Amino acid sequence: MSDTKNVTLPTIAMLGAGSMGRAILSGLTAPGVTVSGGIRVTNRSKARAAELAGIPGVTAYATEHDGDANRLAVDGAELVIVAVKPGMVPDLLREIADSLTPGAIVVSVAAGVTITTFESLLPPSVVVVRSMPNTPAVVGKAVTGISPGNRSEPDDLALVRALFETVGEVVEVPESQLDALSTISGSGPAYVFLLVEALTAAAIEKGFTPEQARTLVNGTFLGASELLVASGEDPAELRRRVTSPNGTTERAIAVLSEADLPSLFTRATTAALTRAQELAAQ
Ligand SMILES: NC(=O)C1=CN([C@@H]2O[C@H](COP(=O)(O)OP(=O)(O)OC[C@H]3O[C@@H](n4cnc5c(N)ncnc54)[C@H](OP(=O)(O)O)[C@@H]3O)[C@@H](O)[C@H]2O)C=CC1
Ligand SMILES: O=C(O)[C@@H]1CCC=N1
Repeated sequence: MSDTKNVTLPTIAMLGAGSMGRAILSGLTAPGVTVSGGIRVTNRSKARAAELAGIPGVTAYATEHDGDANRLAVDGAELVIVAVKPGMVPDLLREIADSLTPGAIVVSVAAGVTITTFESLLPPSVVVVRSMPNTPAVVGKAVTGISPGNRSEPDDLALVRALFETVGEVVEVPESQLDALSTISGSGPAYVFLLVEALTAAAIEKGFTPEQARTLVNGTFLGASELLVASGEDPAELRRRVTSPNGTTERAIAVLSEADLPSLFTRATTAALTRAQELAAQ
């Protein structure tokens, strides 16, 4: 979890409790966080709702059990987090529009879906803020981008910042940069896990047991990340210190450089950006 600090948030409705919704929920239910009025969470399946109902301070609703679940959850909520799949957002907004409390802040985490789409489907009495968190929220280490909507005041944005600070760091950007931010930090954990998978496979190929490989690789990623952050040094300089002239690392880096990683990551993030634009057009 992030460093415990006391924060009080108003009544929250979280619509959608999948990977991202539950990651945010872990911050909202952490020590030091008080949600006055409680947290209402909705999900499609009854099984997931039953699991969530066991969390202190959480009231869970299943849409497959109660067709009014989302409307009930948002009624009286001051912060409404929309955490369903992007393609489901328009129908969900139409469903809840008349049940929202005037002055409520609707916070989107949906990739691609624009503030204009939200504002066009919701009454003018509510405020929209768009965000892009990431799954390290589960351990209080998220990086979340937030962008103000056309009707949001500085106090609204400050409240959304406080919401996401329960799960990590927050960066404010204009909406025009939020899809780009998503290709870096929203999707970024997946890139890191892909590298972990590949290095683990190489360790097993070298004869280590899966458990040993996990210890070696996970420890190396954690140690290198902490060194990077704690030292504040340039990653290229830290890499240089590992790479003894004419040593073993130099040979490995020469092979990895054949892949032209900067160009590969530019292409990968551009592909993600294109997909965000497709989601916006849905
Ligand atoms: N995963 C990530 O790393 C990130 C995701 N996001 C965004 O978060 C959103 C959710 O993604 P993610 O959590 O990965 O997706 P999931 O599929 O894991 O979660 C979506 C959840 O919505 C529930 N759901 C479906 N229909 C409804 C409904 N009508 N009302 C309420 N809940 C419903 C689903 O229930 P059930 O499972 O029972 O069908 C499911 O739990 C997306 O918009 C995505 O772009 C943003 C940043 C990062
Ligand atoms: O893959 C996705 O669409 C979401 C948004 C960023 C991370 N996961």
